[in-house]
Amino acid sequence: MISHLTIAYTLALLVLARYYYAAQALKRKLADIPLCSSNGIFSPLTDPFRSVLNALGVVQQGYDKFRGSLFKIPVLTKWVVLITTPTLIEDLQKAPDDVISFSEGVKDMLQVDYTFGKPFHQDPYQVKVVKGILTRNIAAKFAEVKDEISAAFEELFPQKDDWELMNLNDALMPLVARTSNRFFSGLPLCRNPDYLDLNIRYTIQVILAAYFIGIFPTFMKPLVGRLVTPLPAAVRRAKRHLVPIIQERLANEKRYGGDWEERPNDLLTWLLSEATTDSRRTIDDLVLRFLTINFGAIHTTNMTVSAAVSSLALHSEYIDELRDEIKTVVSEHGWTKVGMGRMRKLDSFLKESQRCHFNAAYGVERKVLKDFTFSNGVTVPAGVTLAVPVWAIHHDNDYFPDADKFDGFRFSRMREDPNQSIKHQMVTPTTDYLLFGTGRHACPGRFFAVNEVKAIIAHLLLTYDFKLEIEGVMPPVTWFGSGGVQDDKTRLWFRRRK
Ligand code: HEM
Repeated sequence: MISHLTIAYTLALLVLARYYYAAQALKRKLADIPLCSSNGIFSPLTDPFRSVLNALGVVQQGYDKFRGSLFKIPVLTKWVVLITTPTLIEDLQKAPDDVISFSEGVKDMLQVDYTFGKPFHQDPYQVKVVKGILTRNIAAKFAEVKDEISAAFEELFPQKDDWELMNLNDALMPLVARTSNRFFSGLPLCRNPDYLDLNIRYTIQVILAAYFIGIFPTFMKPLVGRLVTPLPAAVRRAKRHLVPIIQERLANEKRYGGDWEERPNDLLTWLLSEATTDSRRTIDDLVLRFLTINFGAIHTTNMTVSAAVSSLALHSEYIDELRDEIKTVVSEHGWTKVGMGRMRKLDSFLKESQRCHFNAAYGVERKVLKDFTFSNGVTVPAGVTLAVPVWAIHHDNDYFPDADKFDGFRFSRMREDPNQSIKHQMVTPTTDYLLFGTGRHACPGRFFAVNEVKAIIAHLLLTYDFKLEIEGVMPPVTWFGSGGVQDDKTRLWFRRRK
């Protein structure tokens, strides 16, 4: 009589064997792509972890050695193939989604089925909302955004002209979360501490859970995912805030039709304008869209603002000229979207700050669904992840002369040529400037993000003096896999200007 235990062991062995042979088959297909390895006896065992613990070093080593083509690195349970030239990046941009897939790349990277739920992956209509109606409303809602920035600074930053040493993250994260949610949802929700805390934490929980689930082979993910998913708790907490608002809005739509005089101009209205199917109009689904848009918006913007503040404190020689530009523009155009567009030196400084301090060893992750041949003749097999070595490209002298030097006005000088003006704006993704990714999946929220970051930094410059805790030293970065964040213990001195 065969026991249940024997059957379970046999099944587990069969699944493991299938997993092993699939991995070996993929490895054979990748044989022609050079490997960036530490070349030690134990490299096959240690390299998959080295790529996590020292992603920046590993990818830079590969870029220095194989620049001009492609190379591969093992990352935990998968292969990542890095593409290193503008032409190869253009090949990737042109490939159809059913051959090289953004959404399957995100699904792998964020373990989407367990962290965001299936609707996010199967029906990502929020991208269309962000790209379209949300972006078209930046100008209309800019006064509200600026009002929130002023109010948040009053509450979170010193009001006296004595120097105060402050934790940068503790002040900026709520400021960014409030400002973004003033734009998305307005008052009073944008100031609700529990709602802000939920959205700030959920991002971190998703990233931690995704890393953890990512360690396990595919067949174990459903089990592990169910155990560690932060989604049900986040949805329950978000519902406490959003259900009354959603129910009232749906009731009003039923009563007055799709458009009525006092209908709020906010994210819920924008989502509903695209929510054309019953499944999109359920409370659970709408709540999920609020969570995912906040996920995309808050931490990314906070990291950009933090790096900008530290860069300004390190390169304080730029501050007077930036203040002059901001004062002139505000006196002519007020605090408006048009005004933000005119702040070219500020735009350049922020772009340079991200070129130098955007902590991504690699980004633009895409999953190959069908074997794909690049224009240089190299074929990548279905199943691998493609990525671009962002840090190495941002620091390449061929694209940015004197790349290791911080040159705050490098892009505003380039924009003096009218033909180059659009190309060198912060908001324009190119094959050598990858803050917002690249191609048709480049960040759709970037227009709002750049305007928001500019308004925050412009307000800060006009209202506060600030300096680094240790003069001349950029705050350290904590790396976590392929990405890094400025140390959350970073402190700066601030005082209100007289
Ligand atoms: C400075 C702030 C931001 C940065 C650095 C940033 C960066 C990015 C990057 C790198 C991507 C992936 C692009 C690619 O792989 O090609 C992305 C995608 C995305 N971002 Fe942003 N983002 C920011 C702000 C925002 C904001 C404010 C929103 C929403 C209002 C947003 C919504 C999204 C969405 C929905 C996607 C997915 C696009 C798709 O599915 O095609 N982001 N972002």
